[in-house]
Amino acid sequence: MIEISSLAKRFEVDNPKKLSEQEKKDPRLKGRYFQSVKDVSFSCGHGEVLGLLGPNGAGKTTTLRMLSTALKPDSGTVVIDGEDVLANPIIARKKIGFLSSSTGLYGRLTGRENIAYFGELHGIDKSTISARIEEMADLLDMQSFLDRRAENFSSGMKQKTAIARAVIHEPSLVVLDEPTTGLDIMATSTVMDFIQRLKDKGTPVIFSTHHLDEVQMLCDRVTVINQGETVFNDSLAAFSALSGGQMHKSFLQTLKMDIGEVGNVVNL
Ligand SMILES: Nc1ncnc2c1ncn2[C@@H]1O[C@H](COP(=O)(O)OP(=O)(O)OP(=O)(O)O)[C@@H](O)[C@H]1O
Repeated sequence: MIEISSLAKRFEVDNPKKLSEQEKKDPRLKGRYFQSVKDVSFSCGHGEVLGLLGPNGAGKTTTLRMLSTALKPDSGTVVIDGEDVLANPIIARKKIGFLSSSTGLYGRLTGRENIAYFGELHGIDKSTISARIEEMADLLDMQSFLDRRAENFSSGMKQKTAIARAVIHEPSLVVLDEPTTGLDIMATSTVMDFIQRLKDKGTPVIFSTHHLDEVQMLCDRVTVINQGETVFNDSLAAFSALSGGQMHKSFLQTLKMDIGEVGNVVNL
């Protein structure tokens, strides 16, 4: 169980000229600071999958980085199984498996070595690491490239390796930042099946996405962030019911947008 309350994070803007046109107009820009996350709250319980939605730049990655301890919030709380993540980041890190948007694999190591290295960092013994890698390689369809160097991996191979690496320590919470971005249909389906398996085992999973079909397929809960604030946080059924089952309309409704205003905010 993870509970996130009133998270906030602002960044100092080193060079305002480097901001995008959209960011320059964003009300979150206040003088020398950009308030990426203003007020985000949600929770995800045993065996639940939560889909984190929001337009580009809404604050999803910043939120996920905070709850996985990669980034320190300015305020707010993150509690996992009763443990305060901010007060005990080392204990929390053992409980969380985090896939960031950049896979950051070691190119000179093979897929297997990349995963095993993380297992060793977590203090897991070699035979357990080997057994877990075999299991995940089967589940994620990695056997054909597991022993090749990562430097020439395709996006899908990289992502699968990064996912296996993120869960090698069998975390009690899994956080995935856009796990299917850039993947083909087969790889996407494999990753979706993998998330379903985590859910079946009771592991809460939080993942950000722009793909509403993935949300419909897997999620129990939906949280929408817009301009750094939670604008929707409820069950998938409640989200779907916002507009009679049309997911993209529900999404736009949470953003208070019409279909005509839709730009690149969502893949329909
Ligand atoms: N280290 C940083 N310094 C300054 N601004 C930042 C930093 N990290 C994020 N931001 C800004 O905060 C805002 C939110 O970014 P974030 O990456 O969390 O959005 P997102 O919802 O994940 O977007 P996307 O869907 O495009 O991945 C953006 O305007 C981004 O440029």
